[in-house]
Amino acid sequence: MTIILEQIHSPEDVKRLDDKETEALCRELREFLIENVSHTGGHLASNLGVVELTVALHRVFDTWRDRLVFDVGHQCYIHKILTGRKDTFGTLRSFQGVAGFPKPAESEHDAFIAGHASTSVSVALGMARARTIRGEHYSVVAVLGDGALTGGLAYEGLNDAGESGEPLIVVLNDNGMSITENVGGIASHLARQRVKPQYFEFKKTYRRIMGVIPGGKRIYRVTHRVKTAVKKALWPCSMFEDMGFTYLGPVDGHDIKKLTYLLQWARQINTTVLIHVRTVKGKGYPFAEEHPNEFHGISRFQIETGEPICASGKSFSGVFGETMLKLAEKDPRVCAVTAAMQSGTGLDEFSSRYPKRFFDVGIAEGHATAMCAGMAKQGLLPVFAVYSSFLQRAYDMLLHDVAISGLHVVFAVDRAGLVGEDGETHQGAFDASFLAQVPGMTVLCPASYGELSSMLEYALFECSGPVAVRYPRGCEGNYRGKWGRGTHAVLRRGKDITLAGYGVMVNELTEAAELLEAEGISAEVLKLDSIAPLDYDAVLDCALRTGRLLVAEESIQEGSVGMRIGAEAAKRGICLKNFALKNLGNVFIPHGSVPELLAMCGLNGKGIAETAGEMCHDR
Ligand SMILES: Cc1ncc(C[n+]2csc(CCOP(=O)(O)OP(=O)(O)O)c2C)c(N)n1
Ligand SMILES: CC(=O)[C@@H](O)[C@H](O)COP(=O)(O)O
Ligand SMILES: [Mg+2]
Repeated sequence: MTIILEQIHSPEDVKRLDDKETEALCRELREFLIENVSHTGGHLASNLGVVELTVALHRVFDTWRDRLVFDVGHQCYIHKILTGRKDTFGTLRSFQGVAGFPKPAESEHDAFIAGHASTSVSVALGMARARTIRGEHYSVVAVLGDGALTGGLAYEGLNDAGESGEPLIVVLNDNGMSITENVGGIASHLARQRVKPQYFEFKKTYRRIMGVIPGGKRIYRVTHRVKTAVKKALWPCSMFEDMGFTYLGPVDGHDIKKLTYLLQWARQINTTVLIHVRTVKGKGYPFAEEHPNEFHGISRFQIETGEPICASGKSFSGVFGETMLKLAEKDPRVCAVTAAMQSGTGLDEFSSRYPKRFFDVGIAEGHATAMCAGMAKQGLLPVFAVYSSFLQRAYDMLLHDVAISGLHVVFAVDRAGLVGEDGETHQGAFDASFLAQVPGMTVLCPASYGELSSMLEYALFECSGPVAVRYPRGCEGNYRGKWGRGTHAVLRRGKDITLAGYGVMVNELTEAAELLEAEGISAEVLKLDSIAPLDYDAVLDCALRTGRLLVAEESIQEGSVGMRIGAEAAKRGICLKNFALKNLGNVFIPHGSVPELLAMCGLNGKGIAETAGEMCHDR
């Protein structure tokens, strides 16, 4: 029964509720969330944890005007439900449905796009500065998790914000969890933050008095420093205070009254405030509370049992994890590194079997890459397992710390190509371009599980310098071949056109070739195993044999393999009868299932066959 929620059409309706009704709303929101996400899949545990926090934020702030900046953004579901997207929430993460992350194009209440961690404080500070310079009046609030606080970028923002004097509120949602348990010294620091109750009471009274007496707010600002000094002497201090923030907390993030009170106060005092909120990830759904990792990002599940509706089978990530176990057994120098993505990258078993050779460094891809450089320099064999889109964070370290020195670091680039429902921020659309540009880099593209295993072994033991082995989210397709150790393989002979691609795209190419055959067109399928270095001789030989070349790839167009082949052909003065690039274009690809997105881009078997058919009309 969602009696109160049914009456909520905008945040104004939330503001009208008294404390009791608001608590009831929170219960109903949890019910609504669990019901919906059980059908759509999504980031359940994080959202269950921020129900009261989000409701309190909407009690205090007006998000059409005030700017509420979510970090990562995976915890924005309650915000979406309260800001006019309740009735379409059943389309969450589906093609053309409600996005799983904040999206200003979707609603004026979404202040900023997010998807990658640790950006919120910087973005919020930028907004606060814009507001001040333009003489405008609104609040700016950043909501970031303790996991996001392991990312270096968060500190760059905090360091600047703390000293800035800009009125800005940072809400730190501390649940002790990243996707898996949070790591590092900061997590320990947060756990130690226990303000003595007497101090909390003293602070409350002090604030109340200052709010009542004439000129109290001004006096508050003047005496704040004295009070802080006294407090420092008497009570343990958080690093945030040292950085210049007014620190409030820790406060129970499920106590809606206390939260509302603190947020109201933080809004009034017009300074740089950090509110430390403690929450329980998965709150209110026992399965999620017990297994926050499994319910962080979940596919469709049964509410009564918490079991996924479709059991997840074998995947490229799983095969990567299994192969790593074998390789680590073979050579004690092999180490696995993750930036807070232990489970997603398939390293759970490795972490328990080889705890001394497993490193979860937090959401710190730049650090992970530079650390791998150090490990490699001193004789280890580090493998950094990282999602393609998160590796974007570490590009400079890849160039500066790994590549210039030619260090042998292996990048297991998971989620390469389209990932689907997470949308623009998560599509692995860029790595094929940006990795190939790195001097001395080898980039291998397995198209099957078997190829992933052998390419990984080859990358570790037979390559030198930086090597990336890139593979997609999910499972292999019909192609189950083994890697012949070459740079390429012709999967199917043909005489009218060459269809070239790499990774699981070869499945679409093969399907296209079959469709073309039915039309009387003979298509050759060329699988590229290495896209850096790229065997131009082999590709152009094939293309010259058929006279026509179509290159299909789940990659941004600029810097794509197709463009590189085109440039090489031009350089060599090779003129083909017809040449086409099929890729993601130079745009950001939204959320939706991978098959839907492939179809949208003309990159499925049917789309490729259509283009190829047109190319062959003159034959
Ligand atoms: C740069 C980057 N690396 C990795 C991720 C994957 N990721 C998404 S959420 C998350 C954990 C975030 O933890 P926290 O901020 O504490 O939020 P919680 O889920 O606990 O609410 C991670 C590692 C990401 N979004 N961005
Ligand atoms: C926001 C977030 O949590 C991301 O890490 C993403 O949702 C990962 O999804 P998969 O691991 O299912 O690809
Ligand atoms: Mg957390």
